[in-house]
Amino acid sequence: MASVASARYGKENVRVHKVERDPTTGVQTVTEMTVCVLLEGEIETSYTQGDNSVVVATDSIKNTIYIKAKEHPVTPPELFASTVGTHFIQTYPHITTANVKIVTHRWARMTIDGKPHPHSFYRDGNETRKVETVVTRGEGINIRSGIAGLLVLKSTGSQFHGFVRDEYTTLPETWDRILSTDVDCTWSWEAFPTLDAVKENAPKFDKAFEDARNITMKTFAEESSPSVQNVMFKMGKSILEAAPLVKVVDYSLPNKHYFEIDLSWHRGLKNTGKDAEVYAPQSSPNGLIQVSVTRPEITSKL
Ligand SMILES: O=c1[nH]c(=O)c2[nH]c(=O)[nH]c2[nH]1
Repeated sequence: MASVASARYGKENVRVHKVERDPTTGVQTVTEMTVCVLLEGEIETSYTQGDNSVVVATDSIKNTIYIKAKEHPVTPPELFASTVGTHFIQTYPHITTANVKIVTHRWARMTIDGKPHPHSFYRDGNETRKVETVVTRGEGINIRSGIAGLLVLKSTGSQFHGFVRDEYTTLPETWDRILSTDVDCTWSWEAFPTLDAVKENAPKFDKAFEDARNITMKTFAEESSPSVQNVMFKMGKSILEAAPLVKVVDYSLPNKHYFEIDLSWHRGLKNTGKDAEVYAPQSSPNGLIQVSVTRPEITSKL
């Protein structure tokens, strides 16, 4: 005997590009995203009995994403994901949860002769804005927003010393090193009861994204950090202070090592410690440091 423990299905890698045109100014704005929608509900019989009467075809799911992109704003992505997810639970009574993920790709407006160009853009990096929305009938809308692929490096202003030294340790302590990481930062919002509540709060999503991005870069640049652990905690704390509706901030930061190269074997060339100039970037292995930063429990005064 076997039974379905859990199941979800849908369409992923749905690529959507929307052009919005302002007829008065002639300025056009583009949004490009990759969408994934996975549905859950009373769909077990499609797996166990071959009963397709409970299946909304993944092709129809893809069509729905295009139609919703035509009919509704696609920004902020938190709102578009909530719009799409709410559609599925409202339209199909046997669908109880819609999981909607959106990755928004960068198209930065070109500056030509010092002026923003009305309809030309360029890809200014691999960084993406990501949103994961879970819309569940009777439970509201849970949203996680984030930044991925923001590659940063500082050539000084990072230290790592005082760590455990024992018979497994070879790493020297350092008071000055290169620090580089590929930022993956996610912030989770308090649950929204309805799509209208998401709409009312829509401006907060773009603000939180800009704040999180600026805080991440400013803290990285300005903190003379004793470790990745300490700098990422400071980033998370500042994001919680900037976004009152955010309840948890998660960071996952690879420590992309740059090794000094000892060149003293060549005519006594000095290239270590304070003389280090030429480094060997390491592709693997890398450190991986993660944290979830939350607000302290509010203790009851009763
Ligand atoms: O910031 C760091 N944290 C660590 O935990 C660690 N471990 C290590 O080898 N280098 C570093 N750097």
